[in-house]
Parts: sequence; structure tokens; C-alpha cells
Amino acid sequence: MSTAALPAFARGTINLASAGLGARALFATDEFFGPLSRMLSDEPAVYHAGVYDAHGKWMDGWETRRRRGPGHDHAVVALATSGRIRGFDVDTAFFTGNYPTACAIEACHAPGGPDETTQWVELLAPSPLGPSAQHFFDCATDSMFSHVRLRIYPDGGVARLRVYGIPALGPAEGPIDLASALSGGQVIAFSNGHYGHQRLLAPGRGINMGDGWETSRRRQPGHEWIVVKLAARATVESIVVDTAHFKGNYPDACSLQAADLTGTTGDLPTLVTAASMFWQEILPEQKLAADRIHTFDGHLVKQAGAVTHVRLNIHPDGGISRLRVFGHPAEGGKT
Ligand SMILES: NC(=O)NC(NC(N)=O)C(=O)[O-]
Repeated sequence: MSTAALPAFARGTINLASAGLGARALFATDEFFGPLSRMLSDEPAVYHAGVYDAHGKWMDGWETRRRRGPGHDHAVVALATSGRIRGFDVDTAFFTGNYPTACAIEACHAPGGPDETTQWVELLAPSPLGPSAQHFFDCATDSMFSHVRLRIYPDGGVARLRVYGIPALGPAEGPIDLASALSGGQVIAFSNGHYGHQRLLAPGRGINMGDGWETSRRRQPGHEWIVVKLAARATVESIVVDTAHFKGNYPDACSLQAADLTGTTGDLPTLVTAASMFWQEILPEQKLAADRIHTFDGHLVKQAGAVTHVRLNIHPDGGISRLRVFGHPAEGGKT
């Protein structure tokens, strides 16, 4: 379940409704069989045959009770950060006899939280849903939104709601973390992501060793690397490398290269895989320690002008929980 290839509209986006990035369940008309928060989980939905709780069958998603009168259910989700929405996935995985027959989605921009005066904009008109399937809907709007309201007709279960969008890069006084997924930073290529890489740019500290980027053991000479597209073209001021929870497998050392790829066209993952080893080094090789936040700044970070991409090298292999690249967006802004 939840494994269909992502549609074109999701390219270059993040899931703004990801609990792991900070999205929150704010309100639901009913959560009898399953809480709204379960619908925001980053993991694909699962089914546990034979598992029942005090309310009925345990289901991996948001599920309301059977309505016996008029009306329909709805729920409000605070997005992980404000952004421009490109489309949705309404996944009814494992809801076979109890999926809603249709859904609609509205959104608003209310950074302080929506109230009775909030203006909601319909982004998806009522659209049919089917049993146990992903339903992709694109959405062409350039407005910024902070919350979505999912309406389900008339009731039932939704395993996962994904809201694909481009996060907003807010105004900032000091340096900002341009690698952060919440600003728009993105991993675009790596040499090895055997145990996962998705959480390298996530907010907060890792909760366990699965919460970061970890390679397999390297059995040849050389080293592993990962390339991050920064949220904006920027000058880099400091770099944070967090090895939280990596104790027997933290890299011996790390270094960082950078490049300004403004105006580069073509297949960027292929291009950076071929060329990033030649980028300018802005942080020479630095020893790392287990389970620790390392901050590299001042004279250690070489000034390379404004850059759009960085390549983190780890020598020779291992795991990194978080990478943060603090800097100041240059004129011309968002990448
Ligand atoms: N077998 C069910 O899933 N029944 C009910 N739902 C749950 N979760 O028990 C229902 O009425 O939709």
C-alpha cells in the first residue's frame, strides 16, 4: 500500500502534512475508530489482521463512526510550515467497506491558527474516492497556505493525507538554516543511502539511529557523499553536523563542498553525481565524534560567494543524523 510512483506535481516538493516535519492534527468532527493524528504519519499505512481495540477494528488512519443523520465529517490539519500547495494524495489504504465516497479539500493562510473569521479557499471540489487506494489530485495555486480542511462524504476512514507543496522561505533577521526541509532544502543525490536519508534535513534532533542518513559499510577505497539543494542561493556562514545516536558507526571525518548551479539545466541528480567531486571545498576535513552536535564556523568555513548546492562528504562511511547549513540568502533569493 501507498507505494504508487509519485505524480509529476510532487517533484521538488515536500509533504507539508508530515507529522515528522511538524504537521499537527487540530480538529476533527469525530475520531471514534481512529485519531486524526494517525492520518499524518510518515510511514505507509499497515493492516494488522485480527487486532481490535475498545472501539472496534484497529485501523491505521483517521476513521469516523457511521453517521445516522445528515451532514458529513471534516478535519483540520496545521501544516508543518506554510507553503504553496501543488497537490494531494488521499490514501484510503485498507479501508475497503468504510472508505468515504468522496472528499473535498480547502486551505487557508492563518499562521496564528484558523478561527470563525478565517477565509477558506476550496482547492479540491468534491471528488470520488475508491476502496484501499491512493488518490492523487493536483492543485494549481500560487497562494501560500498554513492549514488544510479535509471534508469526507459522508463519513469513513482515510489512511493517509499527503499535501505536496513548496515550503515558504520566511523573512529572517539572522542566518537561516538553508538546508532545512522546512525552508525548502532537498537531498538531490547521494552515493549510498542504504539505511535511509530522508531525515537528514528534518527539524529537531533525531529520536533514534533510524532518524538520519546512514550508508552501508564501505568495502572499497574512497568515501560516501550526499548533495543538498539549498532553499535559496546564499552565502554560507556556519555548518552543523549532528551524529546523534550514531555511536559505533559515526563517520571518522566530514568535509563540505559547494557550488553555484544557478542557470544549470538538465537532469541535476545525474549532473551533480558526475561533477560534485570537483566543487570548491568550503569546509576541509574535520574529525567527528559519536552522538554529538558539531558546529563549524568562523575561519573554518571558507568564503565561496553565493552558492545553491552543497555536498557533504563523510570519510569513509557511516551515519549522520542532521546537517544544517546556516547562511544569508543572496540577491535573487529562492532557488
Ligand atoms: N470492520 C470494520 O472496520 N468496521 C468498522 N470500523 C472499525 N474500525 O471497526 C466500521 O463500521 O467501519
